[in-house]
Amino acid sequence: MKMISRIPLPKLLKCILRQLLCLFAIMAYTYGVTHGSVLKLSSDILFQAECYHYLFDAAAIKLHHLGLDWSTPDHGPIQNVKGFSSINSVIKRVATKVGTVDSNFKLQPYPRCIVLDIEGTTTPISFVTDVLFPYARDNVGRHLSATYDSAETQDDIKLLRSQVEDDLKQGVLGAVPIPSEDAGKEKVIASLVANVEAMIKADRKITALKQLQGHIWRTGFENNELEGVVFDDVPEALEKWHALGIKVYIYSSGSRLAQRLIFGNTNYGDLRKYLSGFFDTAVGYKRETRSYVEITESLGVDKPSDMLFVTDVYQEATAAKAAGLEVVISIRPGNGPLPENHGFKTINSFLEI
Ligand SMILES: CSCCC(=O)C(=O)COP(=O)(O)O
Repeated sequence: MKMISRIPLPKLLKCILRQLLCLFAIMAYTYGVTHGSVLKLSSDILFQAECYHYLFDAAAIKLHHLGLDWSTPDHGPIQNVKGFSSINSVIKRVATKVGTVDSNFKLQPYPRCIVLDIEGTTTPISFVTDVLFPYARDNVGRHLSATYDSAETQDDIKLLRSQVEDDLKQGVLGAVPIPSEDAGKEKVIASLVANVEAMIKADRKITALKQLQGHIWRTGFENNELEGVVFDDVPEALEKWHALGIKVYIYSSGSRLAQRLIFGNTNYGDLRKYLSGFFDTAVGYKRETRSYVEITESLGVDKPSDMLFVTDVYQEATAAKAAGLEVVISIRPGNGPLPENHGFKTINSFLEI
């Protein structure tokens, strides 16, 4: 309202008229009105309008609620859409052209796709450190004993052994030797528990730990002992982006299994329908530029700058920026401090994107 009150009346009326025309154009496309003049009029309006985003968002979300979802149902690569080969392609082109209006009333286009970090971005850090990590720490021994002979747990143990061997060579604090199988299951488990506890305490983002944690948390979610937590603005933003045809991906140090468990069982229900994919440390560590190159190549984006990465961690932001991604830093209650003059745009809510 504050922003609207600063806009001169003629400009505001012109803007509202454009928004109404835009809404008409979207409805015309969605309901399949293909008459040439309507098509021409609609596309002209759609490509010239500068301030229609509020109605556009509302219309897209409304249509989505009505089951008229015009966003792409496929998971194909994110590309620059050229030409008017179909109504859907026109709409997709329009969707990726519109954006939000910033405080100077300038149009900021929406990104073509968005990659989200979890801890400190979609989800409070306290949920990870005060709920998930203690659950893993308290249940690691029980989990290993109960599942010791399964192929999954044997694979987890193999990864942990290899990680601990490296840690011992490098003198990592808390690493203790894991005896061979001959020493017996109990001794092996006791040393694994000691290593895992030290890894959790140090908040290490290593695949060996994250894979095991995902398997332990799965039991917690299955038994309703755990429920995923997201900030209040997250479901609304995900729904909006989905309705606009913007694909959203998760990139977290937590395993893909853990990511699916959290977003499949949140305080707002199952949010996975808004997510097009999950990336974990299998593509590389989050502070390494190569990981973001890997993600853009996996998704087949034309330009890395078509992708927006949202994180709370400065080192992740700089790594993604070096790969050419657009980056914003998420400021959430409980997040750590950022370096002064970090130079990144910051947001307090996804609704600012
Ligand atoms: C899959 S969520 C579990 C959180 C987790 O284990 C973690 O280390 C958080 O890492 P992020 O990269 O999301 O900050």
